[in-house]
Amino acid sequence: MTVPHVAPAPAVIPAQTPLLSVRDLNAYYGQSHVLHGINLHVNPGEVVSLIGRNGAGKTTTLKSIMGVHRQRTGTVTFAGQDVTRLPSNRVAARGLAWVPEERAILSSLTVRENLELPPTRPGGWTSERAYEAFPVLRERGHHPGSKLSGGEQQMLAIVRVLRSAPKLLLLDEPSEGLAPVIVQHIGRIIDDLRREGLAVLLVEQNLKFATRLADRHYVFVDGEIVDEVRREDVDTRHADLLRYLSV
Ligand SMILES: Nc1ncnc2c1ncn2[C@@H]1O[C@H](COP(=O)(O)OP(=O)(O)OP(=O)(O)O)[C@@H](O)[C@H]1O
Repeated sequence: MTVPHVAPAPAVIPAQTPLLSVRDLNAYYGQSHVLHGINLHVNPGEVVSLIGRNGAGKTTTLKSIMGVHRQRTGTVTFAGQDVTRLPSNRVAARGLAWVPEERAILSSLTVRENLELPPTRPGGWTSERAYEAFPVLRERGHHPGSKLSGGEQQMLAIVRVLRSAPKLLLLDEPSEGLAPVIVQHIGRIIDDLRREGLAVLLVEQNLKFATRLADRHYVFVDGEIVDEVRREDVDTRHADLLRYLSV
């Protein structure tokens, strides 16, 4: 007897669980209410940008996610766990790494000391990997952080946090004030990191840089997200994006 061929039941594809989820985030500086109900998410391995004019609330959003800015309400969920109430060092220990706009490096220590100070975790970047990615850091190994160019400081700030093998990297205006060739180099490193599965949440005013890298863009205006643009729609929405950023 021949057994009739029965097509296998279609696999149930579960909806992707975001790596980071921010729900109804409101933030304040004293009496000033600066974020108004921010909702956003980042999927595993995704590069997402926050774009908008100066003062729109992008940096405050990153600080609120990290738990550095505490005057806020709402929920931050990371890797399935509510991290809203955790102090920032414990948020970081869960796998979130933040490179602030002011590039937190230790200016009195040398490049090598800056690199070697943060403990490495399994899978985190070694100094050797950092030097391979940014050879100039090897050349500047004995220079104090204060003597580095803006681009070198940005490179150092990024590789320092990669020692902890984060799952999500928060970058605040990594291209700001840097020469185009350095911006391109940093862009290539972010591409490499994405290929290895690292998710990135990027604050940018440089639209060219942001649209080259990011899979999705959230547009901030006056403390609210007013639009979301996917990579495949960037060309048709380009004029809108420029308008959002123009002053
Ligand atoms: N320490 C602070 N005290 C009071 N108000 C602040 C403080 N930091 C930011 N703000 C205000 O909060 C609002 C959001 O600022 P935020 O820095 O988050 O914006 P942004 O989009 O990141 O802009 P930028 O690119 O200029 O950093 C702005 O109105 C800003 O003036």
